[in-house]
Amino acid sequence: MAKVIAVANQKGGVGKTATAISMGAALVEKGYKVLLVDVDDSGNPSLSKCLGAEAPEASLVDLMLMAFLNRDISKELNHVILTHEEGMDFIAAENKLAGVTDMLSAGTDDYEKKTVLKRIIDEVRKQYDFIILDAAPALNIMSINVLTAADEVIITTQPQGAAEEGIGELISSAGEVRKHSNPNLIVKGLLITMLDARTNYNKSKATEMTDGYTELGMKVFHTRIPRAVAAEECVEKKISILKYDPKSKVTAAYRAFVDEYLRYNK
Ligand SMILES: Nc1ncnc2c1ncn2[C@@H]1O[C@H](COP(=O)(O)OP(=O)(O)OP(=O)(O)O)[C@@H](O)[C@H]1O
Repeated sequence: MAKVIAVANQKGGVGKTATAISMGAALVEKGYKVLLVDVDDSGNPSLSKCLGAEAPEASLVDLMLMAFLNRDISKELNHVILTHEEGMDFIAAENKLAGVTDMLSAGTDDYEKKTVLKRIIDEVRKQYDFIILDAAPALNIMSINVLTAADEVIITTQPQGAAEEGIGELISSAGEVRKHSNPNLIVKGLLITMLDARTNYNKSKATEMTDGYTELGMKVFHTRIPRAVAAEECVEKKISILKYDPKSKVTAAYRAFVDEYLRYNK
């Protein structure tokens, strides 16, 4: 039965997609069965693009519409679940996902509209060890669906003040979701990404964030993901950084992060 992980932060450009893909690829290397789901409704489904599914024949949009209408999605899943060359399965999104968010917002049954994604995830849960949801940098009914479908959240952040604002917002959204639609949701921990160890500001901000959030009782992963150009280049190649540059320090960091995550999960 899969563990469902949301990778989230209510600020954009903080390494959510890079983390979802790299974590997925590193788990596959270890022999786990992984499903990635692009739940980015901001008009930029970057996980889908990074995995080479710019114009999928069928996508999360179709599944969400069917689930919203309480239709049987079991047959549609076969068309929608794609397999990447590195072995992880994924469900792509499209720009049209924003329309689904509008439709959900207009829904009248509060619990029903928050649990549409959960109904989809529950249908595929048995087939995977890990399901990773890549959320949009937003607080709306779609992000509530993400937090409702998840067992746990990993918050990614750059060591910068702006990214930090999104952490507080996400923690308070998780609290709301626990009250109303997912009492078991856990904030698993904070992962510092795109750390530029050459700048003193970045280094001291990373230390400050680690100390501050640890003091508040939150797990801050010891592994920090460094900034490197290879992590940007792999996007064009439609493969993960692990495959694009196996010797990159970012690859080593994501593998170490997955080891740390799995140890912490025991
Ligand atoms: N470790 C890294 N080093 C250098 N660049 C990185 C690294 N991780 C991600 N990037 C780049 O930073 C940008 C933002 O990363 P990413 O798309 O993963 O963030 P995001 O939080 O998912 O963004 P959004 O909220 O807009 O979906 C991308 O161009 C990505 O290629």
